[in-house]
Amino acid sequence: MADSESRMRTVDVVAAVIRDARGRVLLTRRTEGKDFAGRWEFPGGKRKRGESPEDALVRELREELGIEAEPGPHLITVPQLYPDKHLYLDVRAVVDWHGSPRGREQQAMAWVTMEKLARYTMPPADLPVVAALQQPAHYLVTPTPGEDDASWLEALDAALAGGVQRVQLRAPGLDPARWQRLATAAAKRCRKAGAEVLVNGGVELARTLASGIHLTAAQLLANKRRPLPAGQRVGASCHTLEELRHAQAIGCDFAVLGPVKPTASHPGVDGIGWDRFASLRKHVSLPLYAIGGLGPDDLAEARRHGAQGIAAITALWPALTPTPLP
Ligand SMILES: Nc1nc2c([nH]c(=O)n2[C@@H]2O[C@H](COP(=O)(O)OP(=O)(O)OP(=O)(O)O)[C@@H](O)[C@H]2O)c(=O)[nH]1
Repeated sequence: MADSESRMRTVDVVAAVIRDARGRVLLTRRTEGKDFAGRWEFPGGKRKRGESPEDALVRELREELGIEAEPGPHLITVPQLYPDKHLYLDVRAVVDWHGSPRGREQQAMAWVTMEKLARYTMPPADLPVVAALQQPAHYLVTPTPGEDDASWLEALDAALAGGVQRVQLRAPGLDPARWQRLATAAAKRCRKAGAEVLVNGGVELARTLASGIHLTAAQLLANKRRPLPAGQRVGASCHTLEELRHAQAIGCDFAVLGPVKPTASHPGVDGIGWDRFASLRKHVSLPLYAIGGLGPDDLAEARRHGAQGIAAITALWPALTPTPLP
């Protein structure tokens, strides 16, 4: 950590995703004199010394909006480095409250549908929160097929039936003609199941299939701009801060960061661990999937360290681990 960073204060903030019966989310606007004045945010505020996150949230929502709220499940905690502080933004869902919210501190308010959330300019720490609300928590990375393409496609079908909604088609070393045929069939199945599909590596194949692309770390650094237009997803694999910053600079939609734990697919490589994951996460506001020896059971811990979710081959591929998603 740079010396100036180590001297900065740490600020713990709790915020609420308050939803109405129509599923809209309540945003409030930061007032003049505050940092990020004019930007929209999730209502909430700083935790006082000795106060639990739940108590802080109840107090803040009472003070700011005049409602009595019941804090619901934890959504995500985003560690974020701001110019003057280390922020930990702990976000809870709130579906039960009494009273009618009004801006008691003269702040503007808006009930916003999920589709329109991204149109509201928010502080950097809120971008992973919005992604956690809108995008899948699990990212399946396919294993390289063995001899039999049919059983690989069957396993993909089973993963999709189990609830996977974002898939990276990856098969390093496979004969290109075979891969093109197989990826075409796989992309069709993903689309039919309503899942998003990204092709690892091949920009041309991604264009042919009209899908998204997942950049390897080397490809990421070689790209000076997004290889596909907005509307087609671009993801990237990252291991270092330089790669994460580059992914953010060229406008990737998300990145995959790891390995968090040691994995069978990369023997001899140590995991970076959750603390390192969170400290890298602080420097960018991209949605990040954690990868490396993780499965659906690690989702809550991943979210506590600022991850959008988990990416996995083994734990999400039914032929390897036959567990449906929670
Ligand atoms: N409440 C809230 N704060 C957020 C969000 N996102 C985000 O980056 N923050 C940051 O968290 C910090 C908490 O701000 P705050 O509103 O409680 O406090 P403040 O310093 O602006 O004013 P205050 O000292 O008068 O309470 C600010 O640095 C703010 O920019 C969010 O969605 N909600």
